[in-house]
Formats: sequence, C-alpha cells, structure tokens
Amino acid sequence: MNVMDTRTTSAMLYLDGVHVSFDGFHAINNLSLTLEPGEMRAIIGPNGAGKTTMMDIITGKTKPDEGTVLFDGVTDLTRLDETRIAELGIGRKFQKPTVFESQTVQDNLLLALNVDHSVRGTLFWRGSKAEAERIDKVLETIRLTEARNRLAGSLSHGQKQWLEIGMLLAQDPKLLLVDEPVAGMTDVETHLTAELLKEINKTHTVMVVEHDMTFVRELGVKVTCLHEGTVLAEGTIDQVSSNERVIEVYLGR
Ligand SMILES: Nc1ncnc2c1ncn2[C@@H]1O[C@H](COP(=O)(O)OP(=O)(O)OP(=O)(O)O)[C@@H](O)[C@H]1O
Repeated sequence: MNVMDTRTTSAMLYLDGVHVSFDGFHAINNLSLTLEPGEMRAIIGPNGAGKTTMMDIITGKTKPDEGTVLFDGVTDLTRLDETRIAELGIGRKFQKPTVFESQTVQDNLLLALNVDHSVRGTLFWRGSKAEAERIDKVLETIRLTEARNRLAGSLSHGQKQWLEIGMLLAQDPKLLLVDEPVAGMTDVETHLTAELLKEINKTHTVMVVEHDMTFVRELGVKVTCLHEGTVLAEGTIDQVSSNERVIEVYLGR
C-alpha cells in the first residue's frame, strides 16, 4: 500500500499513480487526478479511455493494482467495499436511469432516503418534517415538483435522469459521480441538465463524465481528457479542445 501523510492533501478526491490491468491489459495507467472540495470536473475521452473504470475504482467496484485513492483528504478508498464507500458519501449515477417505474416520483425519493430501501416501508411512511422538507427541496432542484405524484414510468427520459440525480441528492453525498447524464436527451433537456448540475455544484462536489461537448462547454468547469487510462490534457474547455493530441485521439479534425 502507498504510504503518505494524508494531511498533505485537502482534496475531496485524490488519485495518484493508479494502475489497473485486466488480464494483462492496462486499462488505467499511472492515473493521477485531484478534485478540490466544491469543484465540478468534466471528464471526457474516447471510448475505452478508462472513464468508467476510474469511477469503478472510486466507488470500490474495482480495486487498483497500484496507486493512491484518497477521499476527503484522509480515507483510503482502496481498502473499503462499495457499501462503505457509498455510506461515506460518494454517490454514483449510472448512464441508464434505474428509477422504480411503478412508484411515484415522490416515493422514488423516499426510497432513496430510506436506509432499508424497502418499497413496503415507504408506502406506509409518514416521515419526519425534516425528511418531507428535504424531499420538497430535492423536487424543486430537479424541477419535478409538479410531477411529484406521477408514476416515474410516465416521465420523459430526461425527467427520469433528473429523478435519479434527485435520488442521489436525497442521500446528500459529499461527492457525486455522474455518468453521461445527457445521452439521449433533447437540446432543451441537455441545457436544463447543465443548469441543474451547476445548481447542485453550489453545495456538492461533482465529477461528470460526458461526450456531449456542447454540454461540457455549458458547464464552464475544468475539463480532464483521459486517453489509454491516463490524463492526456487538463484545463479549460478551450485549452483542452485546442490541444493537438485531444483533437487527434478524440475530437477529430
Ligand atoms: N472487467 C473488464 N475486463 C476486461 N477489460 C475491461 C474490463 N473493464 C474495462 N475493460 C477495458 O478497459 C478499457 C477501459 O474501459 P472503460 O469502460 O473504463 O472506458 P470508458 O472510457 O468508460 O469508455 P466508454 O466511453 O466507451 O464508456 C477498455 O479497453 C475496456 O475494454
């Protein structure tokens, strides 16, 4: 294990010299990346660049062969399992929405709040005032207040994505990992999602993986381009998108 003075980093997320190989194939190759508290970072890169594997490492699904992965300055994530990492406050939204379609929007949020995740428990839930207020606030943030009593299955694709982001927010994670939130969205939904993430970023640290460069530009945050499991370029969207190597391997000429 990598030994370091954990007090030397104030980062919310600190990856240093991380390696992962699958049957000899180096999916992650000396990956180093730092996210400061309160930051939102956009991660771009071609298919197979290692974006999903990086998120798998952060959430404990994949264990690195080598390297340091620290959360909140002190916690070595490589030693913890997925459940413990989620409990620590790292929430992940996968690309495909996985809301409970036969439940209402509000009940989906209640399910996310309930530690036992029991549908039955939620149906009879009366909840505390604090919980009800939390749900109201999340509904407002994800713009689904009007739809609170609708079945989640009747929502548009974009609304389902927002609901799932809301389900993460209900748990109030310190760090949100969001995987391709705008894939399959209309232009209007894409714009609203950028607004939504900017709103969430006022109170949370966010890492968002996305291929849609219009969306990434609208986020207006620091961008990291991964390639072959390592950082190819990092900086503003203008810096990264004018980088010769990024153009060559990802954006095209
Ligand atoms: N469990 C696994 N076993 C073997 N190879 C894997 C495994 N998981 C990922 N890989 C390989 O590691 C590389 C990185 O994959 P990863 O899914 O992290 O890329 P990505 O940047 O998320 O790509 P995409 O944009 O297509 O989602 C790919 O070549 C992939 O085939």
